[in-house]
Amino acid sequence: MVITSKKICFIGAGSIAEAIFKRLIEKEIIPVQHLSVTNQQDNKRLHELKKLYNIQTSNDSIIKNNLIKQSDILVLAMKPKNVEKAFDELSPLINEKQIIISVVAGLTIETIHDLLKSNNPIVRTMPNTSSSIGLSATGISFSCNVNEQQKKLSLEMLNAIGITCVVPEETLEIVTGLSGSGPAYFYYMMEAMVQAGVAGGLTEEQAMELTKQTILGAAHMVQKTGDHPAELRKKVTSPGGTTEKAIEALDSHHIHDAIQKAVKSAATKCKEMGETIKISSR
Ligand SMILES: NC(=O)C1=CN([C@@H]2O[C@H](COP(=O)(O)OP(=O)(O)OC[C@H]3O[C@@H](n4cnc5c(N)ncnc54)[C@H](O)[C@@H]3O)[C@@H](O)[C@H]2O)C=CC1
Ligand SMILES: O=C(O)[C@@H]1CCC=N1
Repeated sequence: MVITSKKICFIGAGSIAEAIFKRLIEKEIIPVQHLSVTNQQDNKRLHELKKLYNIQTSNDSIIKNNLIKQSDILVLAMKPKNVEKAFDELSPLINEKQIIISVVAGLTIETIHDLLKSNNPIVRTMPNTSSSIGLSATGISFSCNVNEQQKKLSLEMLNAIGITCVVPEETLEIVTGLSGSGPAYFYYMMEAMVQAGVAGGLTEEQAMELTKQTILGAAHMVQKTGDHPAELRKKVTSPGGTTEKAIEALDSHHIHDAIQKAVKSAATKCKEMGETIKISSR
């Protein structure tokens, strides 16, 4: 059994759903005729996606229900606040053979089973938007009833969007803070670096090119040398030189702590979002 023979339906048609299926289509992991996407009611968005990717989409309830029923894998990709309504609609349509892959931040395997009133195999994941170019860092936990074949299938799909890391479910919140939200921290830093470059007299384009290559080079250095970032940082930091001054400025603003706080705050928020779904479903 291979992933190419399976039908996949994305429930939710936002940024992360598109990032994932874009890659699956481009890499021909899933034939487009096996891919469908639904959302709550935004037909304009579905038309846009159909035009771009030629996938099956519909908000007509009969067609939508059939797409869901006929799929082997359902990818849950709605916001946490929309989970309960979505699951009310989904619950009567699913059968226990379908693999449910959730990307919803904070939504636990237990809550999925409770809300769907089913014992489907669940793959709880936390990808990031770099999925669209095959560079996601995806955390994964399996419910205990996911069998080896189902694990293989879901990993085949998720390995196509980047690297995967199977982790205990209770660590998926910190994964969310680290690598789920993580791309935004680097974009944030890039925005600040570009602004500093422009303030110093570079054109926006020059500042952007230099910033982009710097971050790309740094990531590749960590990957290719295998050296710890602290070691690589030391090599940039000539004693009494410019980098030392820069790091002093970062330290004086407690940026190291701030980054740790950012990751932890995201993880805490993730947990809270999950708890909210759990509480209101009682
Ligand atoms: N954006 C990101 O970088 C990442 C997001 N996630 C998770 O993915 C989920 C979606 O996030 P985004 O794509 O950013 O949100 P988004 O707001 O771009 O998309 C959400 C989609 O869900 C649909 N939706 C809402 N109610 C629905 C319902 N009742 N039934 C079916 N579809 C419904 C909306 O129409 C929309 O297409 C969230 O739970 C988030 O935690 C996970 C990893 C990364
Ligand atoms: O901001 C969010 O809630 C989602 C989850 C991880 C990345 N984006």
